[in-house]
Amino acid sequence: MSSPFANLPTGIDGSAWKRQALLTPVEMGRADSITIENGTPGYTLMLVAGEAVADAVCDRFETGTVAVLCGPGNNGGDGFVAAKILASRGWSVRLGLLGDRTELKGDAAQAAADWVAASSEETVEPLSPEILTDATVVIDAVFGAGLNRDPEGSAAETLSAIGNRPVVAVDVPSGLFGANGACNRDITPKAAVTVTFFRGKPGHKLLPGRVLCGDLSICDIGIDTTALNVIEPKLALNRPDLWASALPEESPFHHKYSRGYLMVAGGPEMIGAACLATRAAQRAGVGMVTVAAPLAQAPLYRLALQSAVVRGLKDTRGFLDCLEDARLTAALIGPGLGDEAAGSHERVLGVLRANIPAILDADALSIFADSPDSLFQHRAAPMLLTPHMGEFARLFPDLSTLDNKVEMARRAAERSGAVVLLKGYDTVIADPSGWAVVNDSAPPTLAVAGAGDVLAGLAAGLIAKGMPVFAAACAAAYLHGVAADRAGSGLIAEDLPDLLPEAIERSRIPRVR
Ligand SMILES: NC(=O)C1=CN([C@@H]2O[C@H](COP(=O)(O)OP(=O)(O)OC[C@H]3O[C@@H](n4cnc5c(N)ncnc54)[C@H](OP(=O)(O)O)[C@@H]3O)[C@@H](O)[C@H]2O)[C@H](O)CC1
Ligand SMILES: [K+]
Repeated sequence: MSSPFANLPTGIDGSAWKRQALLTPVEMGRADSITIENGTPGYTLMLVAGEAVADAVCDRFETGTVAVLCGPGNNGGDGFVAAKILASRGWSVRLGLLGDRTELKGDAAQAAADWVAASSEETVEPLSPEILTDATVVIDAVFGAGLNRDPEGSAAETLSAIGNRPVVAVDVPSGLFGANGACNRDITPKAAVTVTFFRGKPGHKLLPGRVLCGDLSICDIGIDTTALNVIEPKLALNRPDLWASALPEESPFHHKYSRGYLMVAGGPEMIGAACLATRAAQRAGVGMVTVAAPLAQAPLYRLALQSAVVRGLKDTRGFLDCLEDARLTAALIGPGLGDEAAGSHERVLGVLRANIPAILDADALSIFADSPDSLFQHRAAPMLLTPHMGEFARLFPDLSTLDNKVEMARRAAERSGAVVLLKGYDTVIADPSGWAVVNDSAPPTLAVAGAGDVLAGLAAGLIAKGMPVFAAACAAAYLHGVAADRAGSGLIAEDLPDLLPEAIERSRIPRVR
């Protein structure tokens, strides 16, 4: 058997992957069980978890009245522990339980018994909106990793009555499915802070769940990290420590071609798209970009891009000849290609046959809506596809209806043999063997025309400089977000390329957020 994480994509650091892993509720359950088998009692974990929740309340809010909403499983158990600690710290506590206390089991039953024993009167009320009266803070411990259907009845009624009261959610806001971030937004509360344990879950980072979690606080409760070697989680949060060691280094012995030589296909109409992509690749540090442009538009490209070589090409034959330059290290096609232009299919297939890494974006994907397999069959070298959800649905209509964005990207990568970067506020990048990351660095202002062209150009630039494709795609998504954050409000895509060098340099020192 190979050692754990030995099959990670090239350029991805195994220790960082373990730090940044996102665990599904099932995987988290396994980590729990392994820790318990190794000698830590489950109740010890619950006591530490409940204390972390109580600390989160005390750190953020003035002492007051807390409503603790408890469910029938161990999430509720954490709530009982937190309630007891907060009462001992001077908080006035009201606790509501979904179901009957006598039906609680295991650690949750123990936590409830400890809470009752420490209280002088009957302090377990039925869960109802009444519990919320006078609350200055709400602890949501109704459902966590064990949620298996949408909340109904008094749970749904109480959760939706929380309104604008500040919420500290235990593990996840109740109603949010940890595996995929799905939730009924009419019921699931929006937390100020979500306290989770050991590692984050996909649902903390995927939409819509992510926006309901507030600040995510990941607490160490004593889960055995060696459990990760057994579980080998295949999803991680995109952070520089994953790929910083694979960022291309500069060398005094390079010349402009050996610093990366990228060909960018320029289309006849949306000239700005290929220009933005070219600029991003240049700012990623490639030594040379050739823009293969239609003859008529070549002067416009030349005016916009003094430092790129613009080849004015009469026809598709000229384009294919251009690809025969043996010095090329990658090619990008799609931004501004146009879905009507003659020869577009042949050009995309030419790029795929060229035996250099290919980056396909925008129209290069959409024009294969009727024959996606022909796109995948012609791949001669590593390939990166960078669709937004609309383009994805054209190429992978059956996958676009899955209820999990990570699975969509994974299955598309498996089918196409490409690395797939599925864009959005919660961009997912997957490789064909199932490794995937979720990116959370992009601000909402990145939803702007031209930003995708910059992302494709940045990824292409890093790949042209020799960065392995999956690592480069992860780096590009992250750095694109960092640059956008720097640009602030009023961002236009033209702002981004010039902000990339600083973002790249800062990420060379691994930073764990
Ligand atoms: N290492 C850790 O992360 C630790 C986590 N802890 C906490 O434990 C929970 C997970 O506990 P679990 O008991 O597995 O699950 P829940 O408490 O989330 O919920 C399970 C119970 O809820 C019922 N359920 C599920 N969905 C619904 C629903 N929509 N309506 C009503 N009831 C629902 C389910 O009942 P069934 O009818 O399906 O049988 C269960 O009774 C984790 O999130 C952490 O908070 C530990 O405390 C420490 C270690
Ligand atoms: K919860």
